[in-house]
Order: sequence, then structure tokens, then C-alpha cells
Amino acid sequence: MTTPEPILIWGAGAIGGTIGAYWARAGIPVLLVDIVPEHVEACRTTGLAISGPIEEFRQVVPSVTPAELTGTYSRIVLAVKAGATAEALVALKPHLAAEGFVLSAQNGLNELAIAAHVGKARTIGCFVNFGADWHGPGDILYGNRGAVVVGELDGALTQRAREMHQLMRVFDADSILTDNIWGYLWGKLAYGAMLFGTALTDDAMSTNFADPARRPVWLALGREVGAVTAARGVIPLGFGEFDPKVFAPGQPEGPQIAAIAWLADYTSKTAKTHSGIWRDLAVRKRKTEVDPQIGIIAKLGREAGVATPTVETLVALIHDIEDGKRPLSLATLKVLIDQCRSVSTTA
Ligand SMILES: NC(=O)C1=CN([C@@H]2O[C@H](COP(=O)(O)OP(=O)(O)OC[C@H]3O[C@@H](n4cnc5c(N)ncnc54)[C@H](OP(=O)(O)O)[C@@H]3O)[C@@H](O)[C@H]2O)C=CC1
Ligand SMILES: CC(C)(CO)C(=O)C(=O)O
Repeated sequence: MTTPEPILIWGAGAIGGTIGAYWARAGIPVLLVDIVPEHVEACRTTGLAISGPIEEFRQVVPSVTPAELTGTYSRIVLAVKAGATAEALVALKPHLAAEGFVLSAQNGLNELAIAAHVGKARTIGCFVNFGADWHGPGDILYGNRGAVVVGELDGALTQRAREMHQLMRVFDADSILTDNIWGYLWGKLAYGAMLFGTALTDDAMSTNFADPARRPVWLALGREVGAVTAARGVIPLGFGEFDPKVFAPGQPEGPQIAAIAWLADYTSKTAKTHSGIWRDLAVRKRKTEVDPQIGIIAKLGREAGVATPTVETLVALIHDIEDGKRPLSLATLKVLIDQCRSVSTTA
């Protein structure tokens, strides 16, 4: 009897580690690949502990560092931060079978970079919106359930997409198979841009979304991403009651304010009170995914002739915090609030 080929999860942190622990617990062969040797050692020996309000368990998961990996694999789930995607792709390509694929379980438009590197036919899209934090070697907080959506880049409902969807259903029974993965990815960018805004302060995501004084920023970011999304001909899709279509050009303000109010409520119900961006800035003290995730919106906007002044200032402010030039504080967010206010009064 031959041993079934494991699914490689490349990047076994908050997202990759959580999915991997669930798959391994369900008896699905999985192999974690991560550059943090202490994490790899913990996962394969004492086990990966999943904690938080959803479920608590510890699961031993086969794990290696990239240097220890041998062989080729048909299914690779990429779950590194967007800034590490290029480097991870170089390392994983020799291990990707000719007929295999890479599925991006990441925020942003990493699918573009993956397709450019391994080929569009070997790339599958995925939208992940559950909340998790890597707290240390073998230690992950699973803070809240959230959308998991799988789809081919061209929308085809292929056998391999169906299979990955079924596997994701083992992790979360509500996972979705879609023919519009770009819609979900662009919808998340609208929310994602707002999350970067919340990460300018030390306040929880929900505190930020609930404060009427900060609302002009969320509205401006939603509208700018909505305008670029529309210019690219994408119909954005959301999660829960967050419908990014309300931010499309020409849409009224009422439903936009309601969408922000829903986000305030939604983000108040997680054990992960702050975004991964805030965690990178405040806890990990490292660069965020701002350029590949948010900077790309401004770049694609410029290409389409759509102005994105709020997005551009946000990117600059995040860089300032990364470089130690500004603090994480309300004063930093206030730069953006003032810019949005002055635009709305001069408009
Ligand atoms: N966490 C969350 O709640 C959510 C995250 N996302 C998205 O999911 C993606 C993954 O994020 P998340 O899981 O939080 O990130 P984490 O930092 O928790 O996990 C990524 C892991 O990959 C490792 N890594 C970095 N470079 C490589 C490489 N070249 N090869 C192998 N491993 C590598 C990291 O090590 P090191 O730390 O040393 O870099 C880390 O252990 C991001 O795009 C994020 O925006 C989406 C929705 C929710
Ligand atoms: C907030 C969250 C978990 C999405 O709900 C996220 O995407 C992040 O932390 O970057």
C-alpha cells in the first residue's frame, strides 16, 4: 500500500498552522513547511496547540524547514505573509509537481505573483477571513471563525477546486466554492485597507470601527477601493453582512455607514482583537504587508486612472510607523482623518 501524498502547507503560522492542525487531526496527510526551526520542532514533536473560543486541542503535525524538504508535491497551500511570497515561490517551485498547483491562503492579490511564477494553470485562489494569531512555537490562537472561499482564477469549477473546497470544509464546514474568486479578493481588499487604517492606533479593530470621528477614513478607503475594483470590471463579494458593493462609485452613504457599523459589531466578537497588521507593527516589530496588499491598489488605480489619495497616505503612514518615524497612535490616524475631512468639505 502506498502512503497518500501529503498536502504541503508552506508557511505554518496563524493561517497555515490552524488549517494544518485541523487537517492532521482529521487524518488528512499534511506536511508543514516553515522557516522558524523552533516552530517546526514543536509542531512535529510535542504538537501544535490550537487555543481560543472555537476549540482547544493539540495536534502533532509532520513539519520541516524548507532546507529539510525533499520530493515533489501536487498540492501546496501557500500561507506566508505577502511580503514573503516571492521568496517562498522560489523555494517551493522545485517541489511543485508538473501537474500540481499552489493555492494562496493569503490576504491581497498574491495569486497574480504566484501565477507569474508557477503559471496561471498551476494557481488556485482562496479568500481566508478567519482570525488567528501565532503566539510562539507550537502555539496558535484561533480567535474566530470566518469565511473560507476557494476558486479557480478563471472561474471554472474544476475537479481540483472542488477537492480543495471539500478539504477546506473539513476545516470549516461553511467553506464556499466560487466562480468569482477575484470578487472575494477585491472585497477583502476594501475591508483590508480599513484594517490597515485601524492598525495606525493601538485600539482594537472594533473600537476603531465604532468611533464616528474615524468613520470618514473607513468610508474614503472603502470608496477608493470600490472605484478601483469597478474600474477593473470586478464585482466584489463580501462576508457576513459586509457587502463591498455598497462602496461602488455613485452609491449612497447610508448603506456604507451601515456596513461600517456591522464591521464594528463583527470585530467585537473575536478573541483576536487586533488585526495581523497591528500585530506585525506592535508585537512582532516587523514590516507589514502594506506594499503588496495596499500599495498595489494605488498602483492599479493609477493604471486605471482612478485617484486613491487616502490609500496613498495610509501606505505612507504605515511605512512611517515601520521605520520608527511615527508612533502607533490616534495622532497618526488623525493625519488620515483630517485629510478625509478636508476632502469632504472641499468637494
Ligand atoms: N492571521 C489572520 O488572522 C489572517 C491572516 N490572513 C493572511 O494570511 C496570510 C498568512 O498570515 P499569517 O498566518 O497571519 O502569518 P504568520 O506570520 O502567522 O505565518 C506565516 C509563517 O510563514 C513563515 N514564513 C515566512 N517566510 C517563509 C518562507 N519563505 N517559507 C516558509 N515559511 C515562511 C513565517 O515565519 P516568520 O514569522 O519568521 O516570517 C510564519 O511562521 C497573510 O497574507 C495574512 O494577511 C488572512 C486572514 C486572517
Ligand atoms: C482581521 C482579520 C483576521 C480578518 O478578519 C485579518 O484579515 C487580519 O488580521 O489581517
